Amino acid sequence: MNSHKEISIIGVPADFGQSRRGVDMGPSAIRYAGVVERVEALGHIVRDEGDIPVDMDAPREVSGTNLKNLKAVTEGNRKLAEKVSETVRDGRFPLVLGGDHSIAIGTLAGLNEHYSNLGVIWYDAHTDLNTAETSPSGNIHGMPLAVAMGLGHGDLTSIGSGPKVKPENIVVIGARSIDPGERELVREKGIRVYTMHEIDRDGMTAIMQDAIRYLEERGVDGVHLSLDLDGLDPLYTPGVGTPVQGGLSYRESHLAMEMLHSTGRITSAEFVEVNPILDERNKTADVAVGLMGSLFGETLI
Ligand SMILES: NC(=[NH2+])NCCC[C@H](N)C(=O)O
Ligand SMILES: [Mn+2]
Ligand SMILES: [Mn+2]
Repeated sequence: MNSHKEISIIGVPADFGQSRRGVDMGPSAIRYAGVVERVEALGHIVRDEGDIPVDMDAPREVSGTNLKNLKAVTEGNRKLAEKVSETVRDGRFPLVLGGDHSIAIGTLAGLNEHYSNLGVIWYDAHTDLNTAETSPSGNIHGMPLAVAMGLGHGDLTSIGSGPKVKPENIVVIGARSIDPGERELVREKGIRVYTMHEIDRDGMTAIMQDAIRYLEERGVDGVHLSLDLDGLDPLYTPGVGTPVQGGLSYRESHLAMEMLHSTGRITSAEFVEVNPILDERNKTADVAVGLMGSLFGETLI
């Protein structure tokens, strides 16, 4: 077994970035599925830091805004950014457990304190590139990647300092539900998006090789993996709030994680959108933990 890491698990029990309750229980479900034991068994030193304090009683804005629960999302992300930054400063690998995908705003803000040319792999059915102007839902979990590029509401973009990720350092894998405004932004900014079309056509091996080579050519000083469990087909991960048919398979996803592991370049990760209320016997959390196993070096023999 190669290079052991000191890993900090950071739970973010937040569901304000979307409208279906239950995703705040994601961190519990993932812990219950055995994340600590699974990663420790690979020889890493794992510290469960517990959960970021999230005010679940904060009032919810049901309608009348295209940035639902902006205040609660902003507050939670400020705390998360601080925790992630501290973790990296201490030389530890942040493994963030969501929570809905809006928490990537805080994760990336925290990472930004330590990386000047961060690469991001966004494993997702969606591109999460909306702003209040383009969002069809007003759900902030559909916006974090735009926010990280410095686009969107000032309360969100001002968490941490400046833009967090350059558009040319982003790779999206598994996209199959893209809103018109997102498509425009992908084209305008030249964001590297591997949709299901390219993955079906070329196969996951070629796609991952290409994605990894692309980021290496950009000279990134770290690579963050942001994995939305809805990137996989709902057949494997039914416990998500915005499932989209025709997704990545269980095998393709393990292969992707194994290939990322073998690069030795992943410096942080987050697994988001696990909603135990929508799940079947904690299946989605189990898959998440299995993928973490592959990401951290599990092999069959
Ligand atoms: N992280 C996610 N699951 N995002 C889903 C976003 C869905 C849709 N594009 C929206 O903006 O509302
Ligand atoms: Mn998604
Ligand atoms: Mn997402």
